[in-house]
Amino acid sequence: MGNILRSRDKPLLNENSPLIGSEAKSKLKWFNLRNVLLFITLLLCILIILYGVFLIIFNKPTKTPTSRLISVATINNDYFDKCSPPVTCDPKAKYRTVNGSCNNLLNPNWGAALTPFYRYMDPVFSDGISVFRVQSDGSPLPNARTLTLTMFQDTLKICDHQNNELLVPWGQFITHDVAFSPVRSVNSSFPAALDHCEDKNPPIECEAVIRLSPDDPVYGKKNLTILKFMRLITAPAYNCTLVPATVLNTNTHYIDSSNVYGSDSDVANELRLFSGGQLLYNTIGKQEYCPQDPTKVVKKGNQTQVTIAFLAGDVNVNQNLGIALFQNLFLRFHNYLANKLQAEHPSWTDETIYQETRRIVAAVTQIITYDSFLPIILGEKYINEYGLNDETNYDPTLIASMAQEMTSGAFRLLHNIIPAQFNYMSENYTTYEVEEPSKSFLRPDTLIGNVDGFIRGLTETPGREPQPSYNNLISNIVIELPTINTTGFDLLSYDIQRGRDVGLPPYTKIRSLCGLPQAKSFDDLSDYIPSEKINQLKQFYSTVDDIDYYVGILLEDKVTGSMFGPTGSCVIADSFYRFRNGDRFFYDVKDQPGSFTSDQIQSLKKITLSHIICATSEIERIQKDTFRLIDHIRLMKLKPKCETYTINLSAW
Ligand code: HEM
Ligand SMILES: [Ca+2]
Repeated sequence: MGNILRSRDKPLLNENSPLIGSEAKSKLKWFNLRNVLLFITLLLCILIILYGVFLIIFNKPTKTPTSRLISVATINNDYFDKCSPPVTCDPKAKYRTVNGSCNNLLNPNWGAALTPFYRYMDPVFSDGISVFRVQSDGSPLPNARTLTLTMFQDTLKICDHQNNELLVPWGQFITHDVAFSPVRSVNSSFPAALDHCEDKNPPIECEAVIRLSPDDPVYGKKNLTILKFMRLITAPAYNCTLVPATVLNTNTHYIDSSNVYGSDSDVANELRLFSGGQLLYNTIGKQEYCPQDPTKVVKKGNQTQVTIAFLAGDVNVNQNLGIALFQNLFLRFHNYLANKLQAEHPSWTDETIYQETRRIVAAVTQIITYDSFLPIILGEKYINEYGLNDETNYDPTLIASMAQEMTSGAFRLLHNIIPAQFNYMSENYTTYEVEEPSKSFLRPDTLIGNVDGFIRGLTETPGREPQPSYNNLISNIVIELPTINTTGFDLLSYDIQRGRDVGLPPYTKIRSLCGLPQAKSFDDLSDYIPSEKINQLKQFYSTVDDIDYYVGILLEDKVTGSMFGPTGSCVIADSFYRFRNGDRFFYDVKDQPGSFTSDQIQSLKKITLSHIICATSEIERIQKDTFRLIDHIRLMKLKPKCETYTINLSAW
């Protein structure tokens, strides 16, 4: 009763009233505070409910990434406004076009082959058109080879104890799906002879060669004065005048297995058998391989001399043994699936089987990349922050194109895990042959008859720990073959020089874009770059804003769980965000003419790289986590038999 009276009386009192003692005053204060708190809580609840209703109605994603990149570029639109060919799309089409057009129905050329790379930032050229950037004090950028030799020496030689060598060919396989930027070959094909660049008045194509010092530890002994670096082909080669210099991607930008099928119709047709939905293949010793390039079959008298040179959807198929292996495995995988579909659907035409298989192959490639590969290279933080393993939320305003900062910068960081040797292993896991990648560059001959041995070698050998250096061979030799007249080159120097060729903005600009504090002095880089490296940078660059993007990201300490520092990770994560959410044909996009049924998606999600390896080779066992290093001696039980990896297409 008393309580009721008091509470009724309370509004008449205020805390200054002399009638109220100090205890009562503090009670009153508490009461007012409680009311305010109650009111705020109520308001918050209402806001949360309203937000929930808003999310349900507008189906917005619940995760908002914090460091998503934003493009500030303008030149890519120039291409689409001025040069892109007119296309008519069939919005009901179930399958992707060969060249990637008509994926985005509002902007049909987005992501198509022969369109420019996306830009997070405007390119930087000293003349605003194409001449290499210079430093703030007007001096040229430091020599790329000198940087390699001084700052990026292979000293650590540490093995990655968690992952095997398979990450390298898979990374390169994905790269060759989403990008190819050909160089301007002047006198011959790659590796071009640019010897005339050593003449007194060298022509324009020599502008970007990398000068060598006479005391270069490798090339000095060979009396070489230049590395034959060539600039990339730009838009005018395709009758499109664009300023500043703009590079076109000759492959489709989407993860659509264009490296298997081709990025233009002529190539795609050349690669088809036009029977049973199969791809053309070459049988050698009862095994299927990619078709042989006929120009590499030479007749000498009665004898036919064959240099193995495969044909595939991407022209770099023969570059090294790892990529050649994956191109062959995927050719076999296509034909394996096509056979299975034909057996289950005898009435299906060649075209239906081909297209349906092509659709499955692309979907499985995406699944392996997002479910198995990206978590290893990017780690949980970036996967979660960019929602890379969330369901796809197709956004037609998002351009899925490969970014210039990614292809000529961040994604090359994985060149630092290229191994110095490839091992071939027999059934009992003993190494029967060792191959240096540089000795088989452009010559995948030893793959023939050795596919199983090579797979065992790749799965059983520890990878190289990511670090600020490349293995000694890849940063000095890369290619060493007596049959090809070459003196080798340094991939790391090329990667630095390529960034300049395409006018990548300097490191600090992209670092800020990735959400790191603005670096006003060299010492501000100490959050991610070790002090001894900062001291070296001070000797090479006139200001902190002159540092090359590639030099900066290769030096950055790794973010926990990621193989890269923050300024590399964020460009890679954002690129894979756009490859997924900007692709109308991505495997789990719903309500599109090309969407899979949920039963089909369930079957697809079960297919791992181990399933593909088992379906396409004769190996006996393999681990479920294909990229993880599982030692056969202690952990054989973690390598189930291939019979257990079944592929079920009953949902088709
Ligand atoms: C044995 C393995 C590899 C070799 C020998 C190799 C070699 C090369 C070479 C010679 C280039 C052209 C360099 C230039 O002139 O600019 C290149 C480009 C490139 N590489 Fe690698 N690479 C390998 C593996 C990888 C891996 C594992 C990745 C990433 C996961 C990768 C990503 C890239 C990218 C993004 C480009 C630029 C593509 C373009 O725009 O055309 N590479 N690589
Ligand atoms: Ca592609």
